[in-house]
Amino acid sequence: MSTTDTTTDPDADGPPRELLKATNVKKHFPLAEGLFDRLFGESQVVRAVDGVDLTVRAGETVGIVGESGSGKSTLGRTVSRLYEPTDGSITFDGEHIETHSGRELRSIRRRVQYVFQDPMSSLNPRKTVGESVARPLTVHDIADGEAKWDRVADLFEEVGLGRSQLDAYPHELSGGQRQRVGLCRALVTEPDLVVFDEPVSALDVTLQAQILNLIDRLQREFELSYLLISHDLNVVRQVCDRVAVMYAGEIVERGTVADIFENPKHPYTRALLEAIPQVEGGQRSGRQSLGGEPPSATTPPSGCRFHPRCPEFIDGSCSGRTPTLQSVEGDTGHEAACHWLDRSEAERAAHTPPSRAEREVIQESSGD
Ligand SMILES: Nc1ncnc2c1ncn2[C@@H]1O[C@H](COP(=O)(O)OP(=O)(O)OP(=O)(O)O)[C@@H](O)[C@H]1O
Repeated sequence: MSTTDTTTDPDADGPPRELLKATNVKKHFPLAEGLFDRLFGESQVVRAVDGVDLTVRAGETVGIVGESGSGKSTLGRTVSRLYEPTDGSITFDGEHIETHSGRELRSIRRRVQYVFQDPMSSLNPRKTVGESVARPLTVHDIADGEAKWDRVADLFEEVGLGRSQLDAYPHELSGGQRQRVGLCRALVTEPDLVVFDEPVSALDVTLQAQILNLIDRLQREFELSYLLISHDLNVVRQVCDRVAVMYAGEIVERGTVADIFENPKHPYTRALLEAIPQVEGGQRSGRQSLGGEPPSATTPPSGCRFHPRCPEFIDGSCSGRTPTLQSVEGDTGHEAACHWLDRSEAERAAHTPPSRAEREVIQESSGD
């Protein structure tokens, strides 16, 4: 889904404009308090997103990858303002939206749409899919009566559904058809940005390809920008221009698809790539899991949050290939991704490196 076309950008000589820009965004969830917390006044939080910078430019597709629980969905929901951020700044088309509420927030919701993994969760089972797709047109006061239904019917045809399916109920449609309805519902308000949360993970490989091709065509046709959340690196490689790799609420590496897939710098990115299942004859081989467990989102490790599982972290330091963080913004940039190396000796000593036995398990599972 590459786009080098800058003709829609007012500053056609420069890079496409920044549509969405998140800076140091955090989303922490309070943990249910137990008796101890109530008595001693200590409350813990889940640091689902913990200081993330992210930019999506007009016309591009940015992917967010990472294991389950790394914070991808929470990040997507926070930057699209389904969630209120705990901290940080979010601008959309130059306007600060991090504290928007009421009418201002509704206006942003019209321009930023979220497509859920399971379209059933966003479709009312008691309403026809046509009614569900038409609803945002009423909510946002965009169209009514015949004009509303014409618009919905046109969109159904655009995504390969028949007009006859307007009257179907969600349970009467296949998974692929429901995902197409989900796309219609997202596109009906003519958004600028669509956030896809695992858009094809519930579909088989053939259907995945059809939906991804459709998403690609719609992007060009409607001049859309996409943020695509997926644990599936095959999907991300296929459709994204740039990729951010998330681990334990942070982005550990980012770059173009070529940077990430051909020259990954961070050991976590390398481990993720080694765990990609291969597709042969339309069938996927089983996914290998990374060694070790993701850390607690309540008390994440200090320094590089990956270091307790990192095959390159041995005896308090990285074993050679020092990773660098690649900047999305194109300054080839160079903050050390392994923040652990920036820590003082005392801080490192306070943290127990993985035992020899743990290292062997990690190395075995990463194929080193
Ligand atoms: N509403 C919530 N309340 C408390 N904790 C939450 C909430 N939503 C998410 N979390 C926690 O935040 C962390 C990140 O979750 P999130 O769903 O964003 O990760 P993810 O990478 O999208 O994972 P998955 O692919 O499994 O959806 C997890 O530890 C999760 O349990």
